[in-house]
Amino acid sequence: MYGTLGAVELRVVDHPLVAHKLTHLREESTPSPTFRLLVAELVTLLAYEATRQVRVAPVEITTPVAPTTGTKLSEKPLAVPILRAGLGMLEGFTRLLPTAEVGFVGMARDERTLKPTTYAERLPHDLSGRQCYVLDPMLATGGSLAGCVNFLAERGADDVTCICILAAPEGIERVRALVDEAGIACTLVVASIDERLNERGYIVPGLGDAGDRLYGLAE
Ligand SMILES: O=P(O)(O)OC[C@H]1O[C@H](OP(=O)(O)OP(=O)(O)O)[C@H](O)[C@@H]1O
Ligand SMILES: O=c1cc[nH]c(=O)[nH]1
Ligand SMILES: [Mg+2]
Repeated sequence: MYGTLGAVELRVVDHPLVAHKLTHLREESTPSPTFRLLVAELVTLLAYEATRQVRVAPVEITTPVAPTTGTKLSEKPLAVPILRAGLGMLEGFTRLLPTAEVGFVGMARDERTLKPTTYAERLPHDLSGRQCYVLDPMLATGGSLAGCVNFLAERGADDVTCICILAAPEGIERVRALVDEAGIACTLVVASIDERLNERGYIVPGLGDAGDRLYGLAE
């Protein structure tokens, strides 16, 4: 495990490709098929940063030329997309870590209270010792992400990395408070920290409702 228990290590990925793809993602004229492609590409770029500390171990192999010592992943990381919008990030993540296992949490926030309701959950019961990677494109009030991280901590996870495309300062603070309370190690990898939340809890300038832009307008 790495990182300090009870603290959030925040990494904002600063790369021209990330900036370019994020700009296209934000444009309201970008249609869902392109939006989906861009989310997958951005996640792969962010996951490269987010998996810097993924656990590996030495292994003896033989090349066509000679035996040598190599390095391989020493366990199966657990990806946890937060449905719906987090599902749009799964393919980009598993492309980089094809051996990752996947757990699911479905959360929808009430548009009036901004409180998240959990409507689906398929997670291993015991997460002790597992490296978990939570996927959600948006960190707004932090209610959804904090709720999900708490789910994982309750199952014994103590090494959680969250990959979000956009984060509001309010949401980062909410996650910091949860992580401090849960006493776990948490890394937060984002493409951008945006300005603020508006009165409806949307990130400004943001990109709109990620789930709607990925999958079409909500019912
Ligand atoms: O930080 P918060 O204030 O909790 O907001 C962030 C959440 O809001 C959106 O989900 P939404 O509830 O709209 O459901 P969806 O993913 O199905 O669109 C987004 O996908 C995040 O999960
Ligand atoms: O801007 C926002 C805030 C919450 N959820 C979204 O999908 N977008
Ligand atoms: Mg969501």
